[in-house]
Amino acid sequence: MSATPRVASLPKGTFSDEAARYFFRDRDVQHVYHKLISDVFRATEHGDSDWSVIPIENTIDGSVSLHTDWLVHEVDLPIRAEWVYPAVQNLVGLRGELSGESGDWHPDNITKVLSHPVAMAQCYEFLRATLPHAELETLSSTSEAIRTVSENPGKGWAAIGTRTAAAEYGLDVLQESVTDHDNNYTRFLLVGNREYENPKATTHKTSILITLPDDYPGALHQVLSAFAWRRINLSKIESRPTKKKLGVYYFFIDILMSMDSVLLPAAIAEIEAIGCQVRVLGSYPSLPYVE
Ligand SMILES: O=C(O)C(=O)C[C@]1(C(=O)O)C=C[C@@H](O)C=C1
Repeated sequence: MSATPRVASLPKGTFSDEAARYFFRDRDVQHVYHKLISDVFRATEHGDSDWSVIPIENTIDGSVSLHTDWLVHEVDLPIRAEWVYPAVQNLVGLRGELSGESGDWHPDNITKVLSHPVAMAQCYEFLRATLPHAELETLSSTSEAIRTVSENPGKGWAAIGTRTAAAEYGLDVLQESVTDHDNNYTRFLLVGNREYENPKATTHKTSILITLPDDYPGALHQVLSAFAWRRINLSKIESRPTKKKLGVYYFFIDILMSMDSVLLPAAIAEIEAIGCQVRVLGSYPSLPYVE
């Protein structure tokens, strides 16, 4: 009998944990938690887990560059699936401690707000308008922030994070949905050496990394035209430093097509023929959001 597959993510009650549960809904997997995202990556790189769940992009804060760089420079793990999740951030704390006589929490009673830096960035307007006097502290995840608040009663601390973590650590949701924009979506990747299939997927994507040849005028233009004349749709193109030399970049490109199609391998062959290096980071299903 084969062992239960393992999936690594940030701790219980984080958005990453919620995404991991979505990827493996109705499936028998063991969820393994790590405090740091670097350990989430390493768990699968070292073979202790079969997959890792990584937040890669957010509608408000943009790409999580650190995580993109890890995928490219630190580990060699194929992308197996993606899921875009409407993350709802909540202000969480002990209502009793933060309330006045009316029984409602009062902003003046909150001295400090803790959260993950990306979650904090999604709520800056709310924090500036409602809690301008509160100190802000960033931690390794939203659930770590909620746990820290639960372990420090009486100090006027609150956190930003999930409803699940608030329940897990016995805190109250003081205010629901404190994100500055309604369309706060986070894109999560499932990466790992083990195959993953999901019949619910509606679209397939391929992510590639392109390094342009030195001193080749118009190289990026030629790369883009290899996709354009085949009418291949791109959903993202981003340049990141190669970390080797100042001013030298690679291009991270997401394509709305599977590598199984005839067109995409032909476009990649054409791009390689002009001297570009192409690394396929994964060809994978994109899962729809279903409650
Ligand atoms: O701390 C968490 O809950 C995470 O899963 C991390 C993370 C991120 O790194 O982007 C994921 C999504 C949220 O929007 C904020 C934080």
